[in-house]
Amino acid sequence: MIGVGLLGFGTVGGGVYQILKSKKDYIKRKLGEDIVIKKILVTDINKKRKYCVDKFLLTDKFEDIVNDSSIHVVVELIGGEEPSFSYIKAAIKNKKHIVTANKLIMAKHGEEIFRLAEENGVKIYYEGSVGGGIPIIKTLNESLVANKIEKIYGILNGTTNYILTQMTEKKMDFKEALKEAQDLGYAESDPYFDVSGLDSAYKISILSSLSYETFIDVDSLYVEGVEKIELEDIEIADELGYVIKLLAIGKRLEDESLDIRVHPTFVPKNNPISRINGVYNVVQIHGDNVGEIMMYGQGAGEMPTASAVVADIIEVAKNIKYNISNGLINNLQDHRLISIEEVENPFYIRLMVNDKPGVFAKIAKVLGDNNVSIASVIQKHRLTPVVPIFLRTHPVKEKYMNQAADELKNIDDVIEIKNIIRVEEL
Ligand SMILES: NC(=O)C1=CN([C@@H]2O[C@H](COP(=O)(O)OP(=O)(O)OC[C@H]3O[C@@H](n4cnc5c(N)ncnc54)[C@H](OP(=O)(O)O)[C@@H]3O)[C@@H](O)[C@H]2O)C=CC1
Ligand SMILES: N[C@@H](CC=O)C(=O)O
Ligand code: NA
Repeated sequence: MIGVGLLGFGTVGGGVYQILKSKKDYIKRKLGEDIVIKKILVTDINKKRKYCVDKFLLTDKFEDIVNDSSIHVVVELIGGEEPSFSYIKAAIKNKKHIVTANKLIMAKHGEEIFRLAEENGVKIYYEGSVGGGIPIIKTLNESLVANKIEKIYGILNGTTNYILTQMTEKKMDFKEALKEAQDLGYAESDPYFDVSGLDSAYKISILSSLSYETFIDVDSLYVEGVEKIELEDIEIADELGYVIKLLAIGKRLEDESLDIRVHPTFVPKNNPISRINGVYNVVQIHGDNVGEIMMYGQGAGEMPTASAVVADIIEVAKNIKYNISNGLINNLQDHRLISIEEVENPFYIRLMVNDKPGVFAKIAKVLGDNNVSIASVIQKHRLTPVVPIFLRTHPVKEKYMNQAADELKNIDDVIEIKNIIRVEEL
């Protein structure tokens, strides 16, 4: 019998409980062993819950789990940094294997957790932390292990993809779409992590660590969220043949430095990523042997995420007798992380300007003086003194675009730079 202690009984914890209960016999047949939830940690034992659970299983004391010798696996599904990080460390020190869906902890503290786990002879599984039900961690660790990964990128946050899809397809307001994503259980308990791009940054940091055999300092990544995206950006993107997606990108450059970033991006409509909608996530990987691989599935939500967590619990159960290393920390590689200033992309710029003769010439001069070459311009005819101008540039280094943006702000007739969005030539 494999004893499980569940930390958290919310969206994902509830799904894990339900799968382990409803598939009990099936799992026993496949594994030859029972998996039994011994205790569930919550904040409020008396709270009304989606799944009916025996009261004796619930506790609000972590000690009831960490000190229970019949618990072999601690499954952390609380989220956030603390107390989850302390609980994971304490559980490892008490020789418990860990399954978690906590990307913040794996991205920020993965190195410490892996070392501690190695010292204590336990294993760490975290498939639910990236791409929800998409088996991406296992794919990188096992199926693609003979490949040199050159690029890994995609849509890694279900909440923001849901919001952008609702804004694109239903012209829904940002706040309304976010509320729906929260009601569906996709968002983090503090949705700031989703909309700010941080959740995607944690995830691309985890995937890049695995792909490039290093630990990434997530705080040094360039991260931009979707807060500034307005319906007008989405509409003009559509007109120009693009869809706006929040992309997380991890590239290995020729000199072995890494280009890792998260930001909203114009994706051409003929790229399959542009058609990944709603809560769906996608990960595209380029490996030297395998070529291109694309994995697609629900990146958030109760059952897809619980599917990954339960698979990890079964994996721990299967491996409990064997001494399998956690892999990553054995062969760390040195990589330089390039700054966003060095990245080259075409840009889309939306400006509000006074509709007067000579304004466009001033804008073109500023851009030209800063090495930014214009690829196309749209100005919509409006019977107002202030009108929007939409520009698309040729590829240019971010530092030149930033210099140009600073100077554009100083032109009297430029009222506001509404948005600057990178166009990714994937
Ligand atoms: N929701 C999703 O779609 C996905 C979530 N994840 C990750 O899974 C994890 C869990 O997310 P989710 O299920 O959505 O979160 P929820 O907010 O739905 O659930 C959190 C659970 O943790 C319990 N909890 C919160 N704080 C404490 C504490 N201090 N001590 C003890 N228990 C506590 C809560 O107790 P109580 O019930 O009493 O309030 C609740 O049961 C997070 O790391 C998240 O990033 C990963 C992929 C997808
Ligand atoms: N809040 C996250 C949940 C899964 O990681 C998301 O929306 O993708
Ligand atoms: Na996954």
